Amino acid sequence: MEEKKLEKNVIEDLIHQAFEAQAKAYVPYSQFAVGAALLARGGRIYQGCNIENASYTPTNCAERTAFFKAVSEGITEFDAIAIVGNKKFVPKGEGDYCPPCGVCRQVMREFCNPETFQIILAKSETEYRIYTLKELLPLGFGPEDLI
Ligand SMILES: O=c1ccn([C@H]2C[C@H](O)[C@@H](CO)O2)c(=O)[nH]1
Ligand SMILES: [Zn+2]
Repeated sequence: MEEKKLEKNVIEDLIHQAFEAQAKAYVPYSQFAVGAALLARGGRIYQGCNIENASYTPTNCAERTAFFKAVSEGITEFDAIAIVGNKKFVPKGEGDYCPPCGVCRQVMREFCNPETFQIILAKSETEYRIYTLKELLPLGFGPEDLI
């Protein structure tokens, strides 16, 4: 299993692309706009935004949008994801960190190594925190447990 520390320019590119995706969030009900940028093994980046629905429950999170875009193109190995999120109209730089919901953590668990997958939560392109999937989903249930 490939394991290497993310370079600063890669982290900042992911955060930049997460903000770019956030601008496309479809959030007429919550006004809470989320953007994600998912780094696939080999370097390709998949962007995703949250997409809400008048019936509420069909809403898809930004993280899962990014994962499902990649997986639907046959890409199933990933190294990192950057996530940004805040209420619309909050002045830039004043948002808080946006941790992924439980459902998205479980989707990450399906495709990512909990020990090495890096989850970058960002407030701005220079203000961020990095966690492993294992830190955010300890004792998770994954594909290997289904025996
Ligand atoms: O990590 C998160 C948390 C929330 N949301 C979305 C779902 C919904 O559209 C809105 C409010 O929960 O934010 C995400 O996309 N990702
Ligand atoms: Zn989610």
